[in-house]
Order: sequence, then structure tokens, then C-alpha cells
Amino acid sequence: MTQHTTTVAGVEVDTRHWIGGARVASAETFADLSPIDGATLGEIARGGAAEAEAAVAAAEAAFPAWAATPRAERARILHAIADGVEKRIEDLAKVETLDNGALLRSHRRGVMPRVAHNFRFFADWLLTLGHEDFDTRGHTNQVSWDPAGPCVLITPWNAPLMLATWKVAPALAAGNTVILKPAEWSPLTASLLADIAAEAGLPAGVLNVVQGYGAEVGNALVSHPGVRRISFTGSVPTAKRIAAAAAANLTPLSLELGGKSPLLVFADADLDLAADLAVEQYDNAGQVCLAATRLLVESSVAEEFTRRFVERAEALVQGDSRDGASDLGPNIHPRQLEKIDGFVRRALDGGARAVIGGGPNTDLGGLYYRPTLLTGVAQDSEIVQEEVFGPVLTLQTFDTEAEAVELANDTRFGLAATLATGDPECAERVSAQLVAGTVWVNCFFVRDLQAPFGGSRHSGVGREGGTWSFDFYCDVKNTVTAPKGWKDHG
Ligand SMILES: NC(=O)c1ccc[n+]([C@@H]2O[C@H](COP(=O)([O-])OP(=O)(O)OC[C@H]3O[C@@H](n4cnc5c(N)ncnc54)[C@H](O)[C@@H]3O)[C@@H](O)[C@H]2O)c1
Ligand SMILES: O=C/C=C/C=C(\O)C(=O)O
Repeated sequence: MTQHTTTVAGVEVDTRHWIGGARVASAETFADLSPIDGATLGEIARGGAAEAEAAVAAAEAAFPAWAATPRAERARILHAIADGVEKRIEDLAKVETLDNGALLRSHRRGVMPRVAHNFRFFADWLLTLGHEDFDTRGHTNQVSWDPAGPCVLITPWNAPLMLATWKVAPALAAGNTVILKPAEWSPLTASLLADIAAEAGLPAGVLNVVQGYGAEVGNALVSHPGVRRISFTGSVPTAKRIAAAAAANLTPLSLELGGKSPLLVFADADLDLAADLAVEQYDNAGQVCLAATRLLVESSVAEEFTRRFVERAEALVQGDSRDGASDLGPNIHPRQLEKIDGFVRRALDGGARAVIGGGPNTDLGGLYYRPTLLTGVAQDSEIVQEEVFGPVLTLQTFDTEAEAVELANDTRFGLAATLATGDPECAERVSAQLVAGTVWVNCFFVRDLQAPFGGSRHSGVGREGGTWSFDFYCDVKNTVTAPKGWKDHG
């Protein structure tokens, strides 16, 4: 008999889909492995075209009633989901850690509280959306935020529940129904979210979770003509496939993609702060889209900066993600480790030098890669141009502000940039010239959910966050009403 649940870190997780308020199995399953020790965490339902069809049908059927639910009631239910997340932070943190290998302490303290905040923030923001009235020659214009319909949300494995709920919450708040397809390398917390949402009173069919491979059920979902919005976070090659599928139905898209973001360190920077910011780029074993993986340092301080950076990087503890002393856990999957090592090997063969790291951590074995810093890298080399998505940074130097900007902008990405400088005018001048969705000055990863978030160039299409999320997830309407007794003689 097929098992429909698995117990992970003492937490029972349903391994089936959640469609129309019911658990649905598939004939086939796939194995979900833990990056920490390679253990099989569960056999997960492997959806295909039939499950995609059923999920879209459920989302279509649930849409009219949810769209007609008063905003205050939708907001109340989203807050109840946040309450449910907060009650289960420990369960969610433990399951996510085993599933994607990120640090347990980060999941407990930062990520899962942020998941709850995603729901609270968009519930509250919904209630602030105005009916902006304005006047045109006596006529009133009234802008309204109408729900769009079923939304397909496709998410990656590097921060599974955080990145999923950053889309689920605004999509639901806007009055849409949702089909969430989590990444196949980290499917578990999405299933727990389905339980939490049902317990919070979210009506059947409003949130559906479909498991399986991108090329199978993912492709069927994004190709479906009944879908009104597709929001995707993931890699550039997948984004191109999804955009092509969406084009056939003209389905509006939001794409949050990869990056190769710079950290610019100017000579007048607080070098301790700059080194702290640089070392932070190893967080989540480098599997962060926003990571500033290219350190661009003014020549006159490069040696001193490097010394302070290396001192900090060498103090990082690599080990089991459940251990509170660990700063860096494993990478997600053997394929990812091979990919990371391939980038580093080719860079070293091409003449780069590893200041620290440069290969897998053979003391720990498994999927641990040593935090790596490469110098002697050419601007047009693969290691400078392509996203590694592992704990690998490069360091290049510059002599002038203009050169710093030129290097910073010289990739096909434009997700984020971080500046370390003591001169606010320099920060302002440089920020104005950078191609990036977010620029942080003397800080990193400070995220206010009302801010626009997204990437330029190949880092994405569109922005989400605050009103930008509702702009995407709603059919925005303008109703123009003539004054009483008005006749157009025009
Ligand atoms: N900009 C951001 O906000 C952000 C945040 C996190 C990660 N990322 C990026 O995500 C990437 C890492 O994630 P990944 O390796 O999981 O990305 P990926 O593109 O391989 O997969 C992402 C998701 O897309 C699905 N998918 C794959 N093929 C599909 C298809 N043909 N149709 C529909 N769905 C399909 C996968 O199953 C998965 O759920 C990195 O490039 C990273 O920079 C971006
Ligand atoms: O790995 C990428 C992390 C992205 C972060 C967000 O999307 C966010 O903070 O909302």
C-alpha cells in the first residue's frame, strides 16, 4: 500500500497534492532527499497534466465566492493563517531544514517569522488600497482593484516557504485563487501550509498545492488557458520556457530570477562593516538570489579589506544545519554541488587563484562546499558573468568611481547591488548609475515588504511588494462617471 504521509523530524507531512480542499494522490511518486545526510524524507506525489487540470478547475470553481468575500474577511483569514504559521514555527523550521539544508537557527529566528509576516503584511496592505478618486472635467475616475482569477505560483528551493508565501499572500489577499507548485527538491513545507490554511478557514479550492517536476506538472500549469497570472521565482532558462508557454495564452507574468550582484567597497568605507557585509554573502551556503557575489574593491584598500574578510571567513563554522554553532550548511543536491565545483574548477584552470576554499569540504563529505574567494578573474570570464548559486565570491579591484560602475553593470543581470562607502554623495551618484532592482548602502538584505522588489535585465520582469504586488495580482479598473445631467457635445 502506498504511504500518503511521512514523518520528518517528528512532524507528519502529507505527501499528496492538495486540490479543491482534498488530498489527492498520483499514480507515480518521486523521492525527496535531505541534503544534510542524503536520507529519503518521503515519496512525493508526482503530478502531471491531469493534476494540473484538476487544480485549475478547483481554483476556477472557488474563485467567484473568494473574489466576492469582503476584504476585511479575506484579511481576517490571512491573519489566521499567520497565527497558524506562528504556532507551528518549530515544526516548519525543522522540516524545512531537513528538506533544503538551510540553517535551523535561521529558519526559527528569521525565515518562519517572515512567512507569518508575509501573510500579515499583505492582509493589512489590502485594507489600505484606496479607491483613488480624481476628477476629469467634472467626471469622477474611480480606480478599483479587481481580483484576476486563478494564479499559478512556481517557486524555487533555496527559501521554499518564504518565497512561496511572498507570492501566495498577496495573490490571496487580492481575491484570487492559487495553485502553488513548490520546487521538487523541497516540497514539504508547502504541504504543511495547505494544512495550516485549511485550519485557518480558507475555503476549499482557494489555495491548491500541486507537487511534481517542473517539466511535467509545472509546464502543464503555466500552459493552461484558464490561468490569469503566473508568478515565477527561479532560474533564467526556466523563465524563458515559462514565458514562451505564457505567451500562447497572453497570461501576465512576473519573473524573479537570478543575479550576479556586486558589492562595491570604496576606500572611504568602514572596512570592518564592508568585510562583515562580504562574509554575509555566504549565507544559505551562497544559495541566495540577491547575494553580492562580486566583490569590487578600490585598489588602495584591497589588501586591508581582503585581510579583514579572510579573518572573518576563516572563523565561519561549516557543519550540520541543525547544529546551532554552524554558519554554513550543505548545498541542496549533488547536482548543485557538481555545478558549483565545475564553475570553480574552470575558473582555477583559467588562471584564477583561490584566496580561501576552492573545493568541496572533504572533512565533512556530503554536499558541503568550502566558502571560496577567487581573485585574478577576468571581467569577461564565466565565473564573473554567470550565477554560481554556491558559496563562491570573486574579488576584483577598481581605481575610479566610473570604473566601479562600469564593472558593476557589466553582466546580463541586474537584481541588486550593495555599496560600502562613508560618503553619502558617492552613494547617491553611484546608485543612480547602477542597473539593479535594489541598492543597499552600508547594509544588506534589509527588506520592507512595501518596497518594490524585482530585477532588471535577465534578473526579472516586473516588481512585486506592497502596491506593486496588487498591481500585478489584480485587474486594475478605472470607472469614469459623468456628472448628473452632463451631455457630451464634444
Ligand atoms: N529573484 C528572486 O527573487 C529569486 C529568489 C530565489 C531564487 N532565485 C533564483 O532561482 C534559481 C534557483 O532556483 P531553482 O534552481 O529551483 O530554479 P529552477 O528554475 O530550476 O526551478 C524553479 C521552479 O520552476 C519549476 N520549473 C522548472 N521547469 C519548469 C517548466 N518548464 N514549467 C514550469 N515550471 C518549471 C521547478 O519545478 C521549480 O519549482 C536561481 O537562479 C536563483 O537566483 C531568484
Ligand atoms: O534568494 C532570494 C531571496 C529573495 C528574497 C525575497 O524574495 C524576499 O525577501 O522577499
